[in-house]
Amino acid sequence: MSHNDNGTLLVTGADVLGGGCRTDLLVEDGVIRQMGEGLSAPEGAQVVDAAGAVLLPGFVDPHTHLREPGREDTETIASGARAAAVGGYTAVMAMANTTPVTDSAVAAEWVYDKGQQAPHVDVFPVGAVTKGLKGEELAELGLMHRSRAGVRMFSDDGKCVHDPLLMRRALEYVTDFGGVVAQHAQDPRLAPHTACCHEGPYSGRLGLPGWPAVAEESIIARDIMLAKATGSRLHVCHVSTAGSVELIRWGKSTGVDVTAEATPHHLALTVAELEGYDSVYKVNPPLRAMEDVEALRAGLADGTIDVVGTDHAPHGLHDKQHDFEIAAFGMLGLETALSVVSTHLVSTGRMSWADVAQAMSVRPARLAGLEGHGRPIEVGEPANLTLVAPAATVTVDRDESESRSRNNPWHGRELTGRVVATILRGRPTFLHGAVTDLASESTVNAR
Ligand SMILES: NC(=O)N[C@@H](CC(=O)O)C(=O)O
Ligand SMILES: [Zn+2]
Ligand SMILES: [Zn+2]
Repeated sequence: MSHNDNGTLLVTGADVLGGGCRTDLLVEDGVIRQMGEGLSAPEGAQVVDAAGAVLLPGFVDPHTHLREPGREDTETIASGARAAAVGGYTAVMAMANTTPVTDSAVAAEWVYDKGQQAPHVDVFPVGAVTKGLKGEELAELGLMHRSRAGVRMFSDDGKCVHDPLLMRRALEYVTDFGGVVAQHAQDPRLAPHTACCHEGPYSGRLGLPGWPAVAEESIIARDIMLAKATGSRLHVCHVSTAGSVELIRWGKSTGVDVTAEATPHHLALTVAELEGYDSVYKVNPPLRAMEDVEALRAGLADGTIDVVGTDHAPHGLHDKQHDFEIAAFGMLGLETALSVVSTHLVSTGRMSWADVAQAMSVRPARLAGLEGHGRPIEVGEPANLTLVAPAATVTVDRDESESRSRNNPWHGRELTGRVVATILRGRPTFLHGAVTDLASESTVNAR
């Protein structure tokens, strides 16, 4: 590999979307300039050998928690950006449940500007739906949209927008500028904050407060009706039950503009993990039964579930190392998402790499209104790319992480398929097993 002095990159022998055809790509000024066999490297070009690797559009995470401002001890925008690069991401949507909450134009611009200084991934703020996530009055939705941050995705994630009138108003409001409301579907009466275990045989036997499926499903059903009544776009975060998948399938079949997301952990892990009371498995919504996991896999494979969102939720040891019932909700996800999807959906033949490109790049970019990401791999397109080694196995080690937190539920597990390189506008952000040293001033978030 030669040094990247002139911003020119040659990727050789890549299998685009796993279709089986090998091609070289020449990238200049962040844009794919040539594709074909046997391209030669111009003087001074950096060469990335992609033999054996599948080339995908750079991943877009519609659901990341970066904890800055407020909890920089657990993650910063910069550390989360590095973790994103390891995971093959070129853009992430930063959830609004920070301290202070991203509920104003000033706060959104602050996150956006900080994101610009993080060279490893493009960071875009999600705006809160309600002030302070309190669920009482709408946040500055229009001002956040018209700000430099150009917010188009709004969510009170961590909390459910429970008041149906507020939800209706939010849906109506964002429609004017093509925005979307992303709901954390949890009825706070049916599943209060103490609820922490999928309600069923396990919650009874383990003696943990139950979080019933209907607390999610009743909100999704209501929100689909509201989206229908308002003609607005609804996105459902971290869908976790078979019944929710059915509701979304029905909503789509009646023409409602609803999209849905599944997390890697809900696609792979079940409530049985709670047997040992290890708080690393405490997450909202909770890990469910195998039939729910199966329904999510089927839903993702048939497009009912549109996107994979990591819900990367870093927490410090002091927030996690408690009895299960009082530990914080959430688990890491950025660095391992592709490997989990590869192991449970690609290796098993349920999804192709082209399907993965849709679920992890194309559709999340469309959902978030990002035009420079999730693009086809073609001449003239921005070079936001991810290289995956489909057969490589990885044993996850929580201490080998760019995240500031260690709440990694995949620790010690062997997964098949891994990201080997991530390229953001022609510059490798992750290569040869390491995050690249990049000067911060040379990036500009490109929506
Ligand atoms: N998923 C979680 O369990 N926790 C998230 C909030 C959320 O996504 O609801 C967090 O911010 O920690
Ligand atoms: Zn949530
Ligand atoms: Zn979340």
